[in-house]
Amino acid sequence: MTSPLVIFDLDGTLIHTAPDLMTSLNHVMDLNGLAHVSFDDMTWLVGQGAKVMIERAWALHGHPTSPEQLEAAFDAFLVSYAADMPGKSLPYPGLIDSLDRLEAAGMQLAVCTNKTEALARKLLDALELTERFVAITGGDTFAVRKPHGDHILGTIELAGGNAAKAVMVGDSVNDILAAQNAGIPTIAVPFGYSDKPVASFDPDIIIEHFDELDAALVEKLIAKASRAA
Ligand SMILES: O=C(O)COP(=O)(O)O
Ligand SMILES: [Mg+2]
Repeated sequence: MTSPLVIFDLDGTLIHTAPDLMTSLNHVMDLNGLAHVSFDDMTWLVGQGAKVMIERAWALHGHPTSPEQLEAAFDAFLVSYAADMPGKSLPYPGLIDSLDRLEAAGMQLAVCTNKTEALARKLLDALELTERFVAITGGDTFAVRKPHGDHILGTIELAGGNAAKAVMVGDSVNDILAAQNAGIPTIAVPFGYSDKPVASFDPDIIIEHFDELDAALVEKLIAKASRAA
């Protein structure tokens, strides 16, 4: 029988990465003579991958980007961000215990992020977390990415899972929409980088802390979804 699969978003869900993302983004802003972004700005900037983050940061300061400028800025960002991993980035409180509980209950774990797959793997390697996940997919792994449901369905397939026994945990509208598009239950975390309250995305449940995430909750959401199907 297929094990239940718990799929996690990365930035703002598994790992608090915004300080490092912001440092590298502001380095790129410096290179281009633009004002820095603030931590509050990051709640709107993060979630669609680094290229969109840069594009939005420039737009915030009234500077449209040409495709060439964007490519150059993206390259500079990648060099800076990859150079200092894991930097200040840390798993959210209670995460590791929660992963231990889920694994002990026979559940499998996966990552579905809009970060590039290479950056996601590098960060998870630096935090010694890679081995926990049966699949790690990024914003460039497939032809589409979150909020497209196929990013989630492709992750489930790579993990050898079954969409009827999978749940998604995320902090942004993309995560919840992607899971809704894929037809799987959603767990939202309010401690990540969303500029809108996570309740407005209509997740199946909101957890304030990873202490609340255990096999019983995952089983309950899967059972509820199967009754609704
Ligand atoms: O880095 C981003 O913009 C998105 O990353 P996430 O999908 O892991 O939140
Ligand atoms: Mg996120």
